[in-house]
Amino acid sequence: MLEVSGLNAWYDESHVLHGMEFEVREGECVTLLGRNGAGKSTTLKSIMGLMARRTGSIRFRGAELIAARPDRVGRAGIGFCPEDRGIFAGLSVAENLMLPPVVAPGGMSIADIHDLFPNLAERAGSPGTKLSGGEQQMLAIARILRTGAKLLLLDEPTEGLAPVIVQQIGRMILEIKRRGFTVLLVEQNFRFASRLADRHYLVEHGRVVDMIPNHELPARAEALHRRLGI
Ligand SMILES: Nc1ncnc2c1ncn2[C@@H]1O[C@H](COP(=O)(O)OP(=O)(O)OP(=O)(O)O)[C@@H](O)[C@H]1O
Repeated sequence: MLEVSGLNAWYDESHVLHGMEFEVREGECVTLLGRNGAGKSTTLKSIMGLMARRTGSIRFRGAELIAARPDRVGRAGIGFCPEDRGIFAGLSVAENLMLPPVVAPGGMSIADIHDLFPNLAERAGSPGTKLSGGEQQMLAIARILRTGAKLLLLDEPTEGLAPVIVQQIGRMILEIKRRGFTVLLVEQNFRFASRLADRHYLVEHGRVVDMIPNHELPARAEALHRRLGI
């Protein structure tokens, strides 16, 4: 579904991605694991067309997106949930939900979304900023399920959240996957990632250095912990 190869990206003169290579197949949940600053968020931003300078290839369902602007990437069917969650403070939960344009048929209805995220139904009239961190994260994910995007890029959805909320988010991501969405997840929470993902790519210094199928994770956990510095 998504094939990234030879991906390089720069912030001005600073070269941060050095030939990223990985793929995500339809229906999979795949993680990018790595230390702070390894280049995981920059990889998602590059896919979304948000890095001004990038080279290489990003193919999505056969179409080349390396030079595509964010609106075209969105219309191709890729939804992005950034690390800061991007909830609009002045808008209610319901308004935030309706904000991203529908890009393709097959997105979830508001009724389905409320079914999956009951908290959001209860808080439909509340302003975005009155939500807890966990509710904001759920809203940020819910918002892209409506659009018809089929590949979801989630940047550290568990960051700063209490363990019980992390578990809830995990159950939701599994349900989303069960409903046919494909997920590319950036995570530092190794244990969380292992409950959801089919495969993991280890990112170091702007490149993929290893691919670990989830079933091999227990045997390799110790070495991975060392490499991730956790
Ligand atoms: N806006 C920016 N301008 C300049 N350099 C940046 C910017 N954002 C990130 N960087 C640098 O790019 C490199 C990769 O950062 P990136 O955010 O992609 O890492 P990451 O693996 O997602 O880690 P983190 O979990 O800290 O976000 C780091 O060296 C970082 O300092």
